[in-house]
Amino acid sequence: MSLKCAIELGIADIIHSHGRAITLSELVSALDIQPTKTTGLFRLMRLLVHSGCFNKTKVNGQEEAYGLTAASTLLIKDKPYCFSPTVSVFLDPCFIAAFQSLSSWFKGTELTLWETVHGIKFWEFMNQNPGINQRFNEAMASDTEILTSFVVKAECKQIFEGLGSLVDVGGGNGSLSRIISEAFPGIKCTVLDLPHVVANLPEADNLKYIAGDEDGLKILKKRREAIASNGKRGKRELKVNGQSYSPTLVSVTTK
Ligand SMILES: C[S@@+](CC[C@H](N)C(=O)[O-])C[C@H]1O[C@@H](n2cnc3c(N)ncnc32)[C@H](O)[C@@H]1O
Repeated sequence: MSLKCAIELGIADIIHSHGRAITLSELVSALDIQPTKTTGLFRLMRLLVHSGCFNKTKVNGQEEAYGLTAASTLLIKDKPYCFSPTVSVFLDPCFIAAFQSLSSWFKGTELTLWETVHGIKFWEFMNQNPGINQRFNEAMASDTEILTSFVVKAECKQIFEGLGSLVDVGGGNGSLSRIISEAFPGIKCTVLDLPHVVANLPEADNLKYIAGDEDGLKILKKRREAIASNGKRGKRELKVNGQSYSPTLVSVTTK
């Protein structure tokens, strides 16, 4: 909850814009909060320093000031790698509420804790709640972008060399495939996800989206068949919603 509070207040952004470690009084003023909350802010920062989110140094010889650590650098909003969407969505009340009902889940018959608490399956809940759905997809994307950029740009690059196409099953808003499609313009990338996830996403010449559900299972089955009968790079033509995907089919899942 302290981390959620720090993200909502934008403390990492404030320290980043400040350009150097910030004192408690400077932070109170930058946050534009009541001076009566200074002690509360001091306690919040003490906890976040203790957990490694910020560090504490001395400025002007004696005054204590808070600086960024490697962890809080990932909370800065205008940086390429920002983890804030992931942290804040998983600390949203609809996720946190689930943990109040663990005992009910054990005693009940529902398969998942989510169904015990919200009465419907997780993906159906996302379908019915566009706001949290968008935040969840952005959270998945922020997490994926951090990892994928390293995979695509660094030593793992050779994994993708020589591929003609790939299908990212359950690919969310396509952050993984977008990075791959930009790094390898010769690879035809297709993202398959639920209709409410892929609706209205911008496509590119080598990046397409398929709104699917049961089709996802068909893709996986056909991919297995293609790979089983043709080796690792299946040459069998694959049709989904009347569209052909060939010749190379590789399914990449990130989570
Ligand atoms: C954990 S998320 C992973 C997202 C994505 N791989 C990424 O890294 O950003 C799982 C994804 O599976 C999708 N999904 C769940 N059930 C599905 C189904 N039956 N058919 C297609 N996609 C599905 C969800 O909408 C969600 O985007």
